[in-house]
Amino acid sequence: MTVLSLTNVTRTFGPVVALDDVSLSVEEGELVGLLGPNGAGKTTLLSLVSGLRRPDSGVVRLFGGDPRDAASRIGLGTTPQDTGLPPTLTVGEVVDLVGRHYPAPMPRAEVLARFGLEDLVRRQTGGLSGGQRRRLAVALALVGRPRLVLLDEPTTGLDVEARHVLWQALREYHADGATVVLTSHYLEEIEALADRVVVVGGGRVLADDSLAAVLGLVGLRRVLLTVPASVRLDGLPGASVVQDGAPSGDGVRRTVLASDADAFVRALVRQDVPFRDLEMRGASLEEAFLTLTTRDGVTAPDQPVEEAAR
Ligand SMILES: Nc1ncnc2c1ncn2[C@@H]1O[C@H](COP(=O)(O)OP(=O)(O)OP(=O)(O)O)[C@@H](O)[C@H]1O
Repeated sequence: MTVLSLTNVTRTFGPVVALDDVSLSVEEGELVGLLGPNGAGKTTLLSLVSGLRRPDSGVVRLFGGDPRDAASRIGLGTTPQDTGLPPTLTVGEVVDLVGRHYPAPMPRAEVLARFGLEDLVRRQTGGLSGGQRRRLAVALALVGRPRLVLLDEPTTGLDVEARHVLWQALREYHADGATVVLTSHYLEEIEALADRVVVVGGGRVLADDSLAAVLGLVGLRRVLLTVPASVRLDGLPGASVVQDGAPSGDGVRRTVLASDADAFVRALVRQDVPFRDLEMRGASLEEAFLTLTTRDGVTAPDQPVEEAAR
């Protein structure tokens, strides 16, 4: 059964095209990661699916209906990026309060245990740390046992341990049969959770495939080398993107993003390219996005992702 779908959806904010002719569907039981840099359109996509916004054109469906109808949203649990919690209520009280809106909520003890929140049950939410607040917000998205959970950057600001608690809770909830869609900047998070990965950039779907296939796409190496300014590297096997750096002595320092670094280096040697000072590193996620966006003829996002891929 198709849980959510977008068909040729475009959404703009003034001159900004946040989503550009996006088509995507998610089937029951999938765990899908939406991966993309800042401003890619991930939050906009989730806001359309959860009925908070309307598309300019195209069709959005949630459980077969219009997400702007309350009836379609029964069965949906969401956590926005920013969560407002009543500051004077305790963690336990908020869990109970939210649970009362649902016919068969998770018992308070189960919610607290799944998310490692037992010790905080009597703490007022106003006194929680940013990370604890985040964990509670995700827990609240699951209180009503939704069939579909949409999570916008669920672990931003969490330390490693809290992040792992949350991942485990989401995995278990998915294993119980739920469909989960989450956005993230972190390749590591998507790797830990998702079976299917949708890479979004510049408002477009750049890749939609199994985790293994997308990891292959972003499994780039960054090769740095100095060559005479007259030597071109872009046609060589394995080289995806070539960036020119500063002049260095009698040559120029170039960075090559290589999908197959071994093939690239073999070609350098075979073709007698007079290179020196060769260095090789893992490429960052930002660089991986750059190759995807360049290849598809889309302008790369202007706000880069800062974190290294792995
Ligand atoms: N309410 C709004 N008004 C104006 N522009 C907006 C609005 N919401 C989003 N945008 C713009 O639309 C584009 C997509 O934004 P969106 O928040 O969907 O990206 P994102 O992938 O979720 O980014 P992030 O990872 O930073 O949350 C951005 O250029 C953003 O500035």
